[in-house]
Amino acid sequence: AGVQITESGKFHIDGEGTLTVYDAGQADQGTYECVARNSFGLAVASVFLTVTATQDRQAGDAFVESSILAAVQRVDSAINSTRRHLFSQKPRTPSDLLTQFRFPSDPFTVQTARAGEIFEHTLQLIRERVKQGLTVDVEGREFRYNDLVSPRYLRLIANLSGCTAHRPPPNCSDLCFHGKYRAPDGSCNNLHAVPALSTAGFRDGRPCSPACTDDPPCLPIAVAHAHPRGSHAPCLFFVRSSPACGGGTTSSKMNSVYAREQINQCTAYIDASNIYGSSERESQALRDHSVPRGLLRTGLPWSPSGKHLLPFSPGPRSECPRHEQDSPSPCFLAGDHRANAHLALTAVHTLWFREHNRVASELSALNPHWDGDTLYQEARKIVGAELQHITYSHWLPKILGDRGMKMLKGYQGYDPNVNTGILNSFATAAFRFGHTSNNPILYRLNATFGEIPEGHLPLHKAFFSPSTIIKEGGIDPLLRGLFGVAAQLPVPSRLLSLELTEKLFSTAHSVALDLAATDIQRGRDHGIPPYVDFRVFCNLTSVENFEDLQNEIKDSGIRQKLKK
Ligand code: HEM
Repeated sequence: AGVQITESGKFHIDGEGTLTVYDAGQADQGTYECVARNSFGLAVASVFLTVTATQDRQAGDAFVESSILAAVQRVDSAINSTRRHLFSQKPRTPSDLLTQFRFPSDPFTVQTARAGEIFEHTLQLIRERVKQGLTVDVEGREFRYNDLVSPRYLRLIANLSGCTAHRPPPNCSDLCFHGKYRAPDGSCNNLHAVPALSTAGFRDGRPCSPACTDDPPCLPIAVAHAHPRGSHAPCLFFVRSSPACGGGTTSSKMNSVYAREQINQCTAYIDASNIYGSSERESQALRDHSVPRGLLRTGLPWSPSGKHLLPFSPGPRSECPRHEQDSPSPCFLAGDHRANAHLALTAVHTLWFREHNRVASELSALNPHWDGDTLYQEARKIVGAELQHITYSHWLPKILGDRGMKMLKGYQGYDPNVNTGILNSFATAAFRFGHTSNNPILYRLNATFGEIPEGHLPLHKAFFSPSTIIKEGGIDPLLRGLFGVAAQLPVPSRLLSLELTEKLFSTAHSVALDLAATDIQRGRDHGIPPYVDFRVFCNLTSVENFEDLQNEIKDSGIRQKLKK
C-alpha cells in the first residue's frame, strides 16, 4: 500500500515520465514504482532509492525529549478538558455548539488529528527553547525546522507523536467485492483528509473563549470596539483546524517545506457518505443487523404517517439541547455528524435514510434469495447513484447555468489516476458560497402549502433542535418549505442573512457566532490565497485596489466600506 506521488514542490514528473525528487532526505528513501496502464492492462517497473546523508547534530536536538513530553501532556490535557466540557454536560454556548458541530466521530480521525497537534506543538516548543541557536535560511526561503533539529530526532518526534502511524493498509484484494462496491471510506477506489480537538490553549489550558489570545489552537476573531458586539465581547470564538502530519512546521519530516494542510472527516466522493458514514465503523453502526434485510437502523415511527425518524445517537454526542432551560433531548444519528445542526438538514438526512430502506425493501421483494449484505450494498449503490444524478443533473445546472455546465464538460468515464481529494480552497472558500443562499426563515408548509399551526421558524431557532421535528409536525412540512419556497438570492448589500451573521448557534446568555467572519478566519487558518490571487489564476485582470473592482462591486458605497 504505497502513496501515490502527485506533482508538488517536492516531486516533479516530466512528460517523459522522469521523476525528480527535490530536497531529497532520509524520509525519501524507499521503493518507487512506475505504473503504465492502458485498456490492455498494466506494466510496473520499480527501483529502490537509497539516500546517504550525514547525521549532523543540530541545536534543537538537546530539547527534543523534554519538548515531546511537554507537548503530549499539554495537548492531551487540553483535549481531555474539552471532551469533558463538551460531552459530560449540556453544550451551553455557541462555541460549544460549533465545536460539537465539527468534532470528529471516528476515533481514527481523532488519533490522526492529535498526532498532528503534538508534532506541531513539539516543534514550536523546541524553537522557543533554542532561540539563541536559531539558523535563518540564508537563501531567504521560509524558516526550516531541519536547520534546528537533525533528521534522526525529527523522525523520533514524528514516531512518538503518532504522526507516522498510518491507517492500516486497506485490504482491496477481494476483487469480487471491490469490483462491484465501494469501500466505506473510498480507500479501495481512490484516495481519502478536523477541527482542533481542543477548545483550550495548549500553553496554559485556558479556554479559547473568553480568552482572546492567539494561543494555539485558539485563533480568536477580534471584534472592533465600535461594533455593537464589541461591548459584550472583545473577540469571537475560533479554533484552528488540526494540522495533517507532514505539512506546515511538521513538513520538516519530509526534509522540505510544504503548506500546512488539514484532515477531511468525510469521503471526498459524492457517494452518499452523508447517509452511510465515511468509515467502516460508522457504516456498521448505522446498519440494522437484527434482520438480514440490508436495512439501516430506524428510530421512532412518526405518527400519523408511521414512517420512521432517524435513530437516536447512542454516544457522547447524545444530547442536542439548544437552551439551558430545554429538557434533555437526544441527537439523531446519521452518516454525517452535522445532521443535527439545523432542522432542514435533519429533514433531508431523514429523507435519504428512508430512501435507502425503501430501495432495500423493494430489492428484497424482487430478489428473495439475496442475503442482507447484498441487499445493503445493492441498495447503497442505487441510492449513491440517485444522489449523484440529483447533484449533476438537477442541482448543478441551477447553480452553474448553461455556461458553467459547458465548462464542466460531460462525464468522460472513470479515471483511477485522478486524485479525488477535495481542494482546500474549494472546501474552505468556494463551496461555502452556499452560506449566501440560506433563507433566514425555515418555512413549514402543510399538505396544501399553507403555514402549519406551529408557524414558520426563524433559522436561529432551528439550530441543534431535533426534538422540534418530533414535537412539531415531522419532516414533511420542512421539506415542502425547502422546495416550495425559493432560496434566498444574495444581494451585494447582504450576502449572508442576519440569522447567520448575528445569531449563529445563539443560546440564552452568550454572544452568538458570525458565519461570515468564521468563513474568512477559516480561510486564514487554512492559508487560502486571497481573492486577488485567484483572479490571476483564473485569467481575470489583476487588481490593485477596490476601484479596480468597480465592474464586480458596482455599488460605490460597498467599495468604500470594504476599503475601511
Ligand atoms: C443554515 C444553513 C447552514 C449553516 C447554519 C451552516 C453552518 C456552517 C458552519 C458553522 C460551518 C463551519 C465553519 C467553520 O468553523 O469553519 C460550515 C462549513 C461549511 N459549510 Fe455550511 N452552513 C449552512 C449551509 C451550507 C450550504 C447550503 C453549503 C453549500 C452548498 C455549505 C457549505 C459549507 C462548506 C463547504 C463548509 C466547510 C466544510 C469543511 O470543509 O469543514 N453550508 N457551515
